[in-house]
This record gives sequence, structure tokens and C-alpha cells, in this order.
Amino acid sequence: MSFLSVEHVHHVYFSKDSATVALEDVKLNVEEGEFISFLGPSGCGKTTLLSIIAGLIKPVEGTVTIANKIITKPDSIIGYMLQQDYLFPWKTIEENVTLGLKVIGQKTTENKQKTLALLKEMGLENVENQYPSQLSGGMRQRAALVRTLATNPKILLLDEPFSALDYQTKLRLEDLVVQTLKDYKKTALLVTHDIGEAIAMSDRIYVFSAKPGRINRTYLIPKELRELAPFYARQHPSFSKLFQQIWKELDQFETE
Ligand SMILES: Nc1ncnc2c1ncn2[C@@H]1O[C@H](COP(=O)(O)OP(=O)(O)OP(=O)(O)O)[C@@H](O)[C@H]1O
Repeated sequence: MSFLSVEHVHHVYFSKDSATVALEDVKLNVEEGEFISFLGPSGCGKTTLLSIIAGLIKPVEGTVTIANKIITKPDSIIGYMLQQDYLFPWKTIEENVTLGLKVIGQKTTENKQKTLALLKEMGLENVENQYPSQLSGGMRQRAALVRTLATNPKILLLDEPFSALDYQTKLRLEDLVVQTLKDYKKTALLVTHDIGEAIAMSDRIYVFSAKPGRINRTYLIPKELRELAPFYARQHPSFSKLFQQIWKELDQFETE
């Protein structure tokens, strides 16, 4: 059995007078250590699927299994990182990144030391006592990543974590995230609208069709790109070839 299995997931949002089918028979498998991206037109259900995998939404049909556990509620094996950093403005960076440990009752001296070492690896060693408002957007997202990694989840769910950043910061963070997740042998699922980001960071890409979301196609990223850091992968000839292919595929779903 794969590390993560999504089996025949179907989801509908019901309101008083309407029903929106968000996902239709989604099935996918992810192996441990893989970096997977979800690409698709707006509203195709990418965030819904991530929330189902996170155990935040119960699908109308289907199951999600991670590390042999059927996911029915949030679990400490899953870390979630969003577009907004959601750091608490009244807490210092150190307090923010160790908060998850505190919540799950694991803020031991050892875990705190590990988290501070991770802050250092992320180039944030001199800002532990500062507040989020004193940091740049890129630094805050790095702190959010440290907070997500601090509780040692097995899988990270990343919902457009770079989309609010300027282009240069985003490229730097892509490299840092890929390297860090490789070093710590984490599995990752990234939701993004950025085809280049998906190609440069991933091992595989699932492309979704327009609403209701279904998986239209899976792309395996060629070895020559996977071996490179995202910044250099973007400059490889195979990158533009794949970019054009995925662009054409997504273009068919655009109606406006
Ligand atoms: N809480 C909700 N109640 C009702 N409908 C919802 C809710 N959340 C999402 N939807 C609808 O479900 C569909 C899928 O939404 P979702 O946010 O998962 O798509 P997405 O692919 O992540 O979109 P985007 O790329 O624009 O972020 C959309 O039609 C959306 O309007």
C-alpha cells in the first residue's frame, strides 16, 4: 500500500438551496518522500482535496489513508502550511514556532533545541525574540515552515505558500523548502497555480480538470529536472518543453 492513498473521493458542498460538486471520484497514490503538486483551474477543488487529506473536511464518499491510518480528523502526522503565515502577532518568533509542540504537549528541552536549530538552518537565528511584524514576508513564511516542521509531521500539505511573496523571495524559498524537505525526508503535497513552481519543485504533478475536479493527467518530472534545485531546473531545456505541454492542457479548461 502506498504511503498516502486517496480512494474514490467525492465531495459536494450543500447549502440551503444548492449543491456544488467539488470533487468527483478522485483517486491518487503518493509514496513516502515524494513531492507532489496539484495544478488546475480555479475552483476545481484543489484546496478541498487538501482539506480532506488534512482531515478537516469529511468527504461525502471515499477514504484517505496515510501511513496505514484512515484519516477522519486532523492528526499530528500531517502538517499544514497556507498562503498566510498565521503567526500570532503578540508572540515572539520562538514562541510561535514552538507553539505546536506546546499544544501537543511535546515542548521538551530536546524538541525546543531541535526547533531552534531549524530556525538557524532557515537563516532566522537572530530573530527568535522579535515579533512577526518586525520580519519580512519571506522570513515569516520561513518561520511558518519551521513551526510546521517542529511537530515532526510525516507529510506536509502546502496550500499556495509562496503566492503572497515577491518573485525573488518566492524562488529562494522554493529552493529552501525543497532542500529542507529532502534533508528531513518529508512527503509533500503542494497546491499551486504556478506551473513553473510545480515543475521546478515536484517529482510528480497531478493536473485537475475544471469543476467538478477530477484528475485529468499525471506528469512524472524527468530525472534531469528532479536532480536540480528549483532555480536551476527552471533554466533547463526540459523545463520549457514541459511548461508548454501543461500550459496547453490547462488552457483547454479556460472559458473566459
Ligand atoms: N465552504 C464551501 N461552501 C460551498 N462551496 C464551496 C466551499 N468551499 C469551496 N466551495 C466550492 O467548491 C469548489 C472547489 O473549491 P476549492 O476552493 O476547493 O477549489 P480550488 O481549486 O482550490 O480553487 P482556487 O484555485 O481558486 O483556490 C468551488 O466551486 C468552490 O466555490
